[in-house]
Amino acid sequence: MSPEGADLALDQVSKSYGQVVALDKISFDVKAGELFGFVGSNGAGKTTAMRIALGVLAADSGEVRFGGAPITPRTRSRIGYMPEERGLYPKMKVFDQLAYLAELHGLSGSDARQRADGWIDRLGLRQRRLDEVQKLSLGNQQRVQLAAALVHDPAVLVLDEPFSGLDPLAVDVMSEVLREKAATGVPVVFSSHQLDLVERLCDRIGIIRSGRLVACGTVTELTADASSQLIVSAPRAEAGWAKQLPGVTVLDEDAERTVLELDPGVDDQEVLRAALETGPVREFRRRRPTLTELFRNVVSGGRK
Ligand SMILES: Nc1ncnc2c1ncn2[C@@H]1O[C@H](COP(=O)(O)OP(=O)(O)OP(=O)(O)O)[C@@H](O)[C@H]1O
Repeated sequence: MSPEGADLALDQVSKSYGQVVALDKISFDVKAGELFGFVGSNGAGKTTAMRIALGVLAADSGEVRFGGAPITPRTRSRIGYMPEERGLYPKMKVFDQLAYLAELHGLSGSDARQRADGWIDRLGLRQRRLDEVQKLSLGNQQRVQLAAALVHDPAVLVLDEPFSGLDPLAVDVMSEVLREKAATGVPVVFSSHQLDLVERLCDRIGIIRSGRLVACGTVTELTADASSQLIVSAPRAEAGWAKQLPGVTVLDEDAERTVLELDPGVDDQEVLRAALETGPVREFRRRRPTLTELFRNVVSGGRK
């Protein structure tokens, strides 16, 4: 029985390259059936963490587990990996490449060819089936790379920036395939700088900064936690009505609405009382930051 339906976990993983600490005791898990987005600035440590998860790079300390047990060569072969430096054979034809990779993973010749063709169709590569990989556009090469990660029906998917450089249609296809794969009980983790996409697609998100995981959770959890902005509509209030409130910064103000940022510990009900003193209050609600705003806040050191 394959270990499908198992979690992938990184536990206290550290890695340095000489003086550079790339990962500093990083821990997170990707649950079976979950789509996990891994985000962070350039050089934050995403590729290093993914390469360690895959086992192509050794950690200095810590452990990677799959289904609760340390990764072995056998479980490693059940991981589908899409590296950042796309690792295809440039002169091989798309179909031959995929069938070859499937055979390398132990499939029989006919199964391998069938799988290769299945993914070629699924990823819209039928017209390119007999083209050399090096002659494909970058986006199509990426589709082949995804097919290569999937052709052996992996039990875990680890993808390094799979969306970079894709056109909107290819983004849709990639998103659908990842969702479908997760729905079969496979943990799927991918890194990306496209935060709107990550926000839309992922069940949970990990934000890494300088080799440390500084936030992890669902978008709702992360943004609720960071939600310190208020939107207030008090139509009879005079301009600047909120300026003197202690611990409150006016971010934006027009005739309709005022957007306020509250310092930690400030009671929003105090703000409501102040607003009511100006007349009727038509709208009063917390504004959740987008993932992009949260990310900026977290990586610029606003929050540990
Ligand atoms: N082979 C290496 N030798 C020395 N330093 C390295 C090596 N690989 C990575 N690093 C360093 O480790 C840190 C983490 O790099 P990593 O590639 O994991 O970041 P990343 O989050 O994937 O970045 P990006 O978003 O730019 O792809 C960086 O400071 C990088 O310069």
